[in-house]
This record gives sequence, C-alpha cells and structure tokens, in this order.
Amino acid sequence: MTEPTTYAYFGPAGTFTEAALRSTSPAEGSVLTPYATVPLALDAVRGGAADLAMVPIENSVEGAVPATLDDLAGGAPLVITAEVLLPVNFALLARRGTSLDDVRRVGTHPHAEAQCRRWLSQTLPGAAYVTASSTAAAAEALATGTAAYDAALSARIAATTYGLEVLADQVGDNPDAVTRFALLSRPVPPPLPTGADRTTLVCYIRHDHPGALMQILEELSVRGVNMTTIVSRPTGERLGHYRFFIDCDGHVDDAPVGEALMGLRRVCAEVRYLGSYRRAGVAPAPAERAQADARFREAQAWLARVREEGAAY
Ligand SMILES: O=C(O)C(=O)C[C@]1(C(=O)O)C=C[C@@H](O)C=C1
Repeated sequence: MTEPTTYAYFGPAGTFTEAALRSTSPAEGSVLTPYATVPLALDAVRGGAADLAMVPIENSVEGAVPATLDDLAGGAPLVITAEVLLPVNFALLARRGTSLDDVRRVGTHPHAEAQCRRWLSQTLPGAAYVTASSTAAAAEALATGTAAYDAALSARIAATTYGLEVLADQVGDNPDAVTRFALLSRPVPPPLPTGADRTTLVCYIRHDHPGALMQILEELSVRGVNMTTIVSRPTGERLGHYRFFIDCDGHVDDAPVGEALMGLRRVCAEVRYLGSYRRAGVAPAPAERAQADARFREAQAWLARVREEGAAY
C-alpha cells in the first residue's frame, strides 16, 4: 500500500492557500498541515516532513508574492509540479457584537489589504491597517482575543472556521481578482508535456553590464519562446544585485525551451530551474507544440548532416 501524501500549506486553516490546495481534490487519507509562513511550508518539503507544499506565488492585482520567490531562489532546490488559479473574494470578519461603526483597526495580509484598499478608504475612512501573517491568521487572532485590531479581511470561509461574523462580503476592489498558487516538491522529473505548459526559472547575472537583461530576453525570443512573467528581486547581497524570475510558455522537453535554457546557462552566472508544469486555465495545443518542435528537430538533423557529410540542403 502506498503511503498517504502529506501536504504542507501556507496557513493557518482558512487561508486562500488552503482553498487552493483543497481545489486539487487531495486523495482520501492525505494529510494537510498548515505552516505559519511560506518559508516554513517550503522547508517542510525540503526536510521531508511533507511531500508537497502549496504556496501563493502571484496575484492579478498586487503581483508577485516576494516571500515565495525569495525562498525559492535560495535553499535546497524545489520544483513546481502544478499551478492552481483561485478567484479571491474578501469578507470583513469580526467577533459577534461588533458593528461596522466599531471598527477602528483592520488586520490582514499585505496582499489582501492592497486588494481591498479602495473599499476600506470609502467604507472605513479612519480605520488603520495592521499587518497579519495571512488572512486566516488575522481571523484566528480575532477569535482567540489576541488581535490588535477589531476586524479581519479574510476569505469568507474563515468566519465559519473561527466562529466569526461577516460584517461585509465581497469587499475586494476588483471582483475578478485571481491568485496563482504553486504546488512544490523536492526535485523530480517534470510531468509529461501537454501542449499547454509553463516553465519557471530564476536567472542571475553576477556582473552588471550593458544589455545584461537583453541577453536573457534574447535567448527566449530568438527561439520563439513566449515569456509570460518577469519579476526582478534583489539578491540581498549588495545594492543593485538582482535576480530575475521568469515564466515562459512551454516545457523543458520542448526543443525551443530546452535550447533557451542552454543559452541562458551560457549567459547567466546562475540559472535555477523551478519546473515545467501544466498551465492552469489554458487549453492544450499539442499541434502547435509539435510544429515548433518539428522545426527544431529538422534544424538539428540538418546540422548533423552538415557535420557528417560537409553539405546539407
Ligand atoms: O493569506 C492568505 O489567505 C493567503 O493564502 C495568502 C494570499 C497571498 O499571499 O496573496 C493569497 C491570496 C490573496 O491574494 C491574499 C493573500
């Protein structure tokens, strides 16, 4: 009998991250363990306490989740094996008996505050914002009486989890906000290509020089690889030292992506491969993938003939 899968997730119970993990329908018997921070959830996988970890990576309104990117760039390598897109809707929660007029301070995760800023300034103009480690941690602290605020911006489900009341629902400024979550494992071969895949990389150029970023982009563009995201983050070593997080369409087994990776390995001091995995919400286009791959294979065969026979047409 196979062991049940153990999952770490950015918690506590009631985070959007937990909802993202549950949306993947973990098999019966799976163990889901919350961790207070993203690095702790990822370290659980690195150290073997969990097989997989679900963490937020990017939000459609507030952008990248720095805690996730910075952790993935260092430490023992992990790879993304799947991504999940989850619509994020926020509710303002409070202890029973609290009314909107009583709310002076609101606690939540910084990404959540950024997504509800307009609503907050219009509905609770005088209210101060207090940072919490996650939306659910804000709700939990209210329930346990340890919060330095009167209300929490959380997922609605956290009201049930922590026995709180919903003071206002659907308070996000953008009703279509979506967060992208990544499921990470210790390095394993990627899932098979589907024709709708994404590859994630971290590139680092040690010596800044004119055109350094252009060199990275060229490796992708000359091979027709579509970059979908680029985020720069300081390495923390010195002012002006940055690494680039890049998402591109395609799979490491696709010839264009594979060749681009080799090119990047030549021009960058370091390249960390963070996985190839099926893109969420995109229909596979195996025909297009096969066409691009065929052009590369044909060019490879042509070069082999040039080398072997001295001529090829
Ligand atoms: O605090 C949570 O509930 C999370 O899962 C984290 C997080 C994030 O890091 O962006 C996830 C989705 C929302 O955009 C707000 C917060």
